[in-house]
Amino acid sequence: MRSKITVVGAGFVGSTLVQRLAERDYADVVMFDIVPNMPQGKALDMLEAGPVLGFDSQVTGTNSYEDTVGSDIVVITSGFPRKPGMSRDDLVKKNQEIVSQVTEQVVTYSPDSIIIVVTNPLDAMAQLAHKVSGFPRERVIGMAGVLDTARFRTFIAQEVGASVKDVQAYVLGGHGDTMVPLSRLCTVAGIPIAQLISAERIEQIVQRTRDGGAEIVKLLGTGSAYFAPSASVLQMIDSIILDKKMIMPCAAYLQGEYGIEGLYVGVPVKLGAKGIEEVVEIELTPKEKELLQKSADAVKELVAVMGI
Ligand SMILES: NC(=O)C1=CN([C@@H]2O[C@H](COP(=O)(O)OP(=O)(O)OC[C@H]3O[C@@H](n4cnc5c(N)ncnc54)[C@H](O)[C@@H]3O)[C@@H](O)[C@H]2O)C=CC1
Ligand SMILES: O=C([O-])CC(=O)C(=O)O
Repeated sequence: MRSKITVVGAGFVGSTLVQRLAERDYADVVMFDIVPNMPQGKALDMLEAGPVLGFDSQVTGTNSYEDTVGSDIVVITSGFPRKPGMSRDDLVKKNQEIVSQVTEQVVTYSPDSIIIVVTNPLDAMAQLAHKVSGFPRERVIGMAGVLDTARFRTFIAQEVGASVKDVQAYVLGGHGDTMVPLSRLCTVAGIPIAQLISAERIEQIVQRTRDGGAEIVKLLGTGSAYFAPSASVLQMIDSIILDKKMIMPCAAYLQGEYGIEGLYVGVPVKLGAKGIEEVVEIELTPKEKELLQKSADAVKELVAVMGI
């Protein structure tokens, strides 16, 4: 039987993700939104691309959770995006209510699913979905690190004129101003970037990466990024559905790893059919540890604001 994937929120991130998933042709996809008719319209439009692109995935749009029943994976993209001048953290109260309600429905209709949280502020919303669902940490994962790392890789590839495929990197920590791009471990075809780029330029690229979301928000004027975010969720789903066991940075509930306890923070994890199959611990320098701890402290403060 085909896998079933539900995407909650048929906005920019959600609908772009559903399109990418349909074209993968490995699962049937349900797109849920509270706006009447809109997910149905977008789903039908995507379905009608099937004969042209050659996919047989069923794409269903709905306003009823009953259609999501028995999903293997549920992606939560429902919630407000930020506007220019706002930080992701400013969304916490409004999106807490939405993510909380949605998670309750996911538990009712897809109790064995793996939840991937996308709504911002990401780490806090992942913490919330984990708490509300009561699912084990293996099955509640936040998407941020793949996106932040993709931005870092893009800028490094541009800088040295290399293929993005040759650039390896990790961005750890929370999905906010305190994120930790690990430039020490960034390589181009195995060559450390310190041998290719000046320290000053690396620092500028690190800062551009930290500001990567805001750069797009400023350019768009009305919402936030969705092409690279949806591609990033897709890579996580590929690894789960195809049991590829790829290692990538995701927000995961830490239980002592990296010296952090009881908190969602971006770290490298192995993703397979069971969800998070391993939290991978990279040996960090004292400075990197300090930055990761600072980032975790920022997430902790936001979790406290939610009162959970
Ligand atoms: N984790 C990450 O790296 C990223 C996170 N985001 C976040 O993803 C979220 C969605 O972004 P966009 O798709 O651009 O926003 P959008 O405004 O285009 O779409 C959000 C959708 O959620 C729906 N919605 C609202 N309440 C709902 C509910 N209770 N149940 C179901 N659907 C509901 C809205 O009707 C809307 O269609 C935002 O919070 C944004 O900040 C965006 C990009 C990257
Ligand atoms: O910047 C935003 O608000 C959306 C997001 O998380 C990103 O693009 O990294």
